[in-house]
Amino acid sequence: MSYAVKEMFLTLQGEGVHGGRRAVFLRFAGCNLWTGRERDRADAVCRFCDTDFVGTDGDGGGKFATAAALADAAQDFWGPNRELRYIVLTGGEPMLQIDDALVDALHDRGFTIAIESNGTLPVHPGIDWVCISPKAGSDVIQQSGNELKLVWPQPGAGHSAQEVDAMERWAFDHLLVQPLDDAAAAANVQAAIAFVMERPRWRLTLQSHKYLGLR
Ligand SMILES: C[S@@+](CC[C@H](N)C(=O)[O-])C[C@H]1O[C@@H](n2cnc3c(N)ncnc32)[C@H](O)[C@@H]1O
Ligand SMILES: Nc1nc2[nH]cc(C(=O)O)c2c(=O)[nH]1
Ligand code: SF4
Ligand SMILES: [Mg+2]
Repeated sequence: MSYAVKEMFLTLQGEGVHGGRRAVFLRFAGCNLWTGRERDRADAVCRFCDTDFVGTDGDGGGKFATAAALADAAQDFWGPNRELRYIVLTGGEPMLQIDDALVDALHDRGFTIAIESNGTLPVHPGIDWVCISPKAGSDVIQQSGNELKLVWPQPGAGHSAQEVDAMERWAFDHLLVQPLDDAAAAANVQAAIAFVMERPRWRLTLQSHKYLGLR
């Protein structure tokens, strides 16, 4: 199968438990919860997305005919040192495109593979670090992994207290709250802090790349 990639770049993971870690980001084109077109945003399941994932025209993006070609391109972004190679597969929704061939090709090149997924599709079992970020109104079927990263608050009704209680019974090693980045970002940070104060199992995570001027 071929792969549609919006962009690829080397940066620091800005979010979550691996925040601050050197990482290649591979951003797939396309998502199942929003078309990516502004005119569809208000009617989408996920309405707060901060990312352009439409098309294959970004830096390092393109259509890759084989898993080997895509994994070679990722390796070029990392550089020749094999030590602690780390790649984050994101999007868009990466599970629309990840397959056995890509997981194997990245592992063959020494990468530890992380994913950022909305959890509406089963995550490939070969992935080494699973981060799921649930979206209110969607059906999260991937209820296990390494970190659950809840954007808070979400527009509209958001998640109910009962839904958050249910998330606490899912099988994740780490529970994280990430403030919604929109026009009310400062108030959202306060809401996320209040959330953690009410629910001590959760920790605050910030999108540090946005403060640091990184991609
Ligand atoms: C762009 S998404 C791509 C991966 C996948 N589709 C998902 O939603 O998890 C990457 C991460 O950014 C988060 N995110 C998207 N828009 C955001 C915003 N406006 N504020 C805070 N986090 C946001 C998502 O919840 C997710 O954790
Ligand atoms: N630096 C950096 N860290 C990130 N962590 C998750 C991101 C994403 O868009 O999936 C992201 C991103 O876009 N940039
Ligand atoms: S699910 Fe992820 S990529 Fe899709 S619209 Fe929402 S935040 Fe963006
Ligand atoms: Mg991002």
